[in-house]
Amino acid sequence: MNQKMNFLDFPNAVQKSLEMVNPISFTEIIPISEAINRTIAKDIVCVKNLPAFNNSAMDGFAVKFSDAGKTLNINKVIYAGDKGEAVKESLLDNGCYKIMTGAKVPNDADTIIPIENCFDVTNKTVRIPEDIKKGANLRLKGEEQKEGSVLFQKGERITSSHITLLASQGLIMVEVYKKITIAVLSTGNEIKEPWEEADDEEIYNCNSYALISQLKEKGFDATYTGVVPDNLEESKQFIKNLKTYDVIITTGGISMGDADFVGEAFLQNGLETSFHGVNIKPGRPIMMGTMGKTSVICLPGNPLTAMVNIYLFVIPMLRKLQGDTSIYHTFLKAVNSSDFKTKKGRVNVVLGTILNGEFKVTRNNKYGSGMITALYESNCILVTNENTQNIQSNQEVKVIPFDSQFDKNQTNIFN
Ligand SMILES: Nc1nc2c(c(=O)[nH]1)N[C@H]1C(S)=C(S)[C@@H](COP(=O)(O)OP(=O)(O)OC[C@H]3O[C@@H](n4cnc5c(N)ncnc54)[C@H](O)[C@@H]3O)O[C@H]1N2
Ligand code: MOO
Repeated sequence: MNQKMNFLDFPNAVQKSLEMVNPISFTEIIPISEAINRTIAKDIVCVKNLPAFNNSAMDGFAVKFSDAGKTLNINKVIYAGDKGEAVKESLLDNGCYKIMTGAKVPNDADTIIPIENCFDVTNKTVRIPEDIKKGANLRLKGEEQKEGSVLFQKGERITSSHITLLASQGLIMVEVYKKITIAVLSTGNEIKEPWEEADDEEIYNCNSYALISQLKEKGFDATYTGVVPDNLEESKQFIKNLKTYDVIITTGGISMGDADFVGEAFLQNGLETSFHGVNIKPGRPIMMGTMGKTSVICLPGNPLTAMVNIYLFVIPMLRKLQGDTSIYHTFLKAVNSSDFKTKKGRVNVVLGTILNGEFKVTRNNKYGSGMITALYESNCILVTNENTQNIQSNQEVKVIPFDSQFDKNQTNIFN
């Protein structure tokens, strides 16, 4: 596109990018065994108290607290799963139950003493220690969750903890939002697929594989649709066929070069541009907009640029679209280990590693956005504000790990 770009400042671009997308409303009901990383579409209400009955947390003896220090007759042995008559109250004076972990505790016992804390244990009698605590080791019905309470809310991403809770409720199916559909494509005459022959002047398409695998890491499925040559007509036709997708993500062909046709091809397909150009390093030529119901995200061709920006910029948008309520990046605090410079006047995305509270910048922050290994050497980003020109050693910094949490509230991530 041969026109002058107006660079939007990064916070504004983030706001616009999030305003561009609306949460999906279609849902489906799937087995909990397949629900990991999906977004829940309905609040889940507790239907079975946790625990469902008073039960013992230890193998030992269920006693009345008032019998501390006494030798008691063992009335019966109660096992986990016993019910009815087997767990009915039946204590006489100086009586107790022998009980196993997880077994129902009859209502006439109020305290459990682990077997190893008791004395003179025989098949018939046991001596209870004097110093016991009322209610010890007794798990009370509903103490963790009561029927009717909300266990978790719509818009949460399902983790193994959610699945544990669902199964504990006897729920084997769960309603989730349908997965949004994402098309990924690359552009450029110089691009060859990794399985093709490439001359010295040609390069292998790593962007599409990079983006699709990062999307997968973040719980999204994307379809690879191919490489579009640097040709307006062919780009237009290619894009026309992608209008059924919720999102199209492209890399390359978005800057100011004579062969940068991507923006024009989308415009000629009815794109309404939200912005083109962001005051961020790297990622200045980023373009976003909507084409009918499809959100269009055009990232620059440099692999490092595409990868950091899909994480910083695009994943929050996709989470919003997917119905997630936690969409904003969160940071960890760390101590910076050595001085480095950043470019004043732009928001800088700096690669580094965070380990045990220490941040180490990658390659002294001297790497190009066409580099690939700098990304591999890093496990996090640090984002500066436009006024920052250096980050000092021992300075406390905010760092966003590549696998960081997302939150409902927007927080200030800038350094
Ligand atoms: N006059 C200006 N020139 C450039 C500007 C500018 O503002 N004014 N911006 C520069 C910046 S910043 C970036 S970033 C790049 C982005 O340009 P494009 O989005 O048009 O990307 P391309 O030129 O197509 O490619 C850039 C680079 O990346 C390689 N590439 C592209 N696709 C892939 C792929 N699928 N896998 C691996 N590598 C890929 C491509 O070969 C180029 O080396 O523009 C600057 N120029
Ligand atoms: O903004 Mo471009 O991504 O650096 O090189």
